[in-house]
Amino acid sequence: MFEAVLFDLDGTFADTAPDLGAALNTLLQEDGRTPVPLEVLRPHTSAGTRGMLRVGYGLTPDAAPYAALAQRFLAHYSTTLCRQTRLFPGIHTLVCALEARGKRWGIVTNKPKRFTEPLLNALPLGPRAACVVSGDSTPRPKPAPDSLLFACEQLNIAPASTLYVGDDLRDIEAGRAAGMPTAAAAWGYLGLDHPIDSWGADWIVDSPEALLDLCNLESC
Ligand SMILES: O=C(O)COP(=O)(O)O
Ligand SMILES: [Mg+2]
Repeated sequence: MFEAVLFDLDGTFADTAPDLGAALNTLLQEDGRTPVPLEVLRPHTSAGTRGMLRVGYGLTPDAAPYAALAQRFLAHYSTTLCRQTRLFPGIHTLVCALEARGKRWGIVTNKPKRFTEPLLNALPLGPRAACVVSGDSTPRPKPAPDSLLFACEQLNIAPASTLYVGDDLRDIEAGRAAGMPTAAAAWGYLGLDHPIDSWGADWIVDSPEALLDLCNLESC
């Protein structure tokens, strides 16, 4: 059994795609462009702003208009942050079961702190996280191991005893680089570039309930 569990945020702990998508569609409408349906946006959500601007405008961060668009996108997102965002089904049960066993849990995300903190404060359970590490809390975000190692330091638990759960290749790469056991969250956004069974995760789990079994926990 692990001593602690760390969760990625977007696409693993919470379904943030509707609010990210709404921010992108507001931007597209401002620019006289056609909105993109949520089902099309969803797999791109894993890459945050980069993913949204790639699908909405076909732009990569090296393109000249990217920086200004990213700033406008994030200004919209800051107003829609937690309108439709919800915990994924089963997360509540899983977290309660961890807490009932005295296990600590936390969040390690690439989302910038200025979005992570208000979002977690607005979501059920968010304020109970034992640690929260954002994309700008350490010099290098995931797939570097820094943010995960920083979380383990804060919890004072060895990486080898801490499970990291994430819905993107970079989460599993970061976990492996940190020396942590990893679980790939098949309920998340997953990205479009690499199939989940090629990520090298120790486990692929279909639902948070499946993690209950992996952690040998009873649901509560
Ligand atoms: O906002 C992002 O870039 C992705 O966030 P995540 O690491 O919680 O999936
Ligand atoms: Mg994610």
